[in-house]
Amino acid sequence: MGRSTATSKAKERLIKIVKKVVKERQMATTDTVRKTSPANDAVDVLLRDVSDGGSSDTPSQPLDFVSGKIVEMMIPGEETMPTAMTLAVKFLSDNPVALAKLVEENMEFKRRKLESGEEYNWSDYMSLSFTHNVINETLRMANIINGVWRKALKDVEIKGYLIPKGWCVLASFISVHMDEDIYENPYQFDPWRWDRINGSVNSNVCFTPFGGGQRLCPGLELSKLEISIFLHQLVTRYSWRAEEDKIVSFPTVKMKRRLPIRVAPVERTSHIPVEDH
Ligand code: HEM
Repeated sequence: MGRSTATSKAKERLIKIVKKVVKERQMATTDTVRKTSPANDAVDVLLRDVSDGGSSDTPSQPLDFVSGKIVEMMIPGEETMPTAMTLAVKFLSDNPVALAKLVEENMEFKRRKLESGEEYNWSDYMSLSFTHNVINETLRMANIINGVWRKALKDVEIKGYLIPKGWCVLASFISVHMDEDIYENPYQFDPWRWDRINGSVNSNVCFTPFGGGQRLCPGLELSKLEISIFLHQLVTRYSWRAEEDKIVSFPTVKMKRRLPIRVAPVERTSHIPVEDH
């Protein structure tokens, strides 16, 4: 069986499973309850939208519409997210000073939350500046999507270069993320660089792990939030030891041995000292 046939069969099976879940959810609640109670997840939001009707693109087959949207959200995140998390663990395992700083920031934050009894919220997440630096640096070095192809539908001239109609162009993110004219010591995992850069890098052009323009990844914020939740739980509750492994960057980025790690729960009670950087 060809790879594309196997892939489309797998997708069909996935759609079937998702449809069943969406249908059960649809049957479990009435439209009125759905409209008045808070949405718990994307399925709730989509079901509420289709039951609201009204808009010009209201689908004639709501179940297919909602299931299709859920599958579209599952597939692009299915490989990218585990890869981003694995590489974050790899870079942190190799950089104990960065790891210690990350632990300190997250432990301090957890302690404050436990003391106040408040729940975690968006502004807490936004305040974790070193965690954001770690995520940016991971995405810069990981180059999970190393570039995107575009086809010229007509002759296009950019900065004096002609791209003839029908030609394809590779916008190579990895070339930009590893350009030493933009990033000093680009092969070094240095989360602190994002404090130094502080707006001096044009992030629309020089930092594009999620692409840009009309096709900008809609999972951008969700991805960063998921990575930060993963890192928060990992570093505040566990310690780990990673085995030797190698990053393979072609054709897609992955760890040769899937980065085996040994994880142990920890009871962290005090600050971990962080060296000056
Ligand atoms: C670290 C994780 C991720 C990375 C690095 C990433 C990267 C990208 C990039 C570079 C593109 C643009 C492709 C292009 O221009 O041709 C893209 C598109 C897309 N991404 Fe992500 N993505 C990530 C996670 C996710 C997640 C979690 C979701 C869904 C929840 C998602 C949904 C999508 C969708 C639907 C598109 C297509 C958008 C369109 O064509 O208009 N991505 N992603």
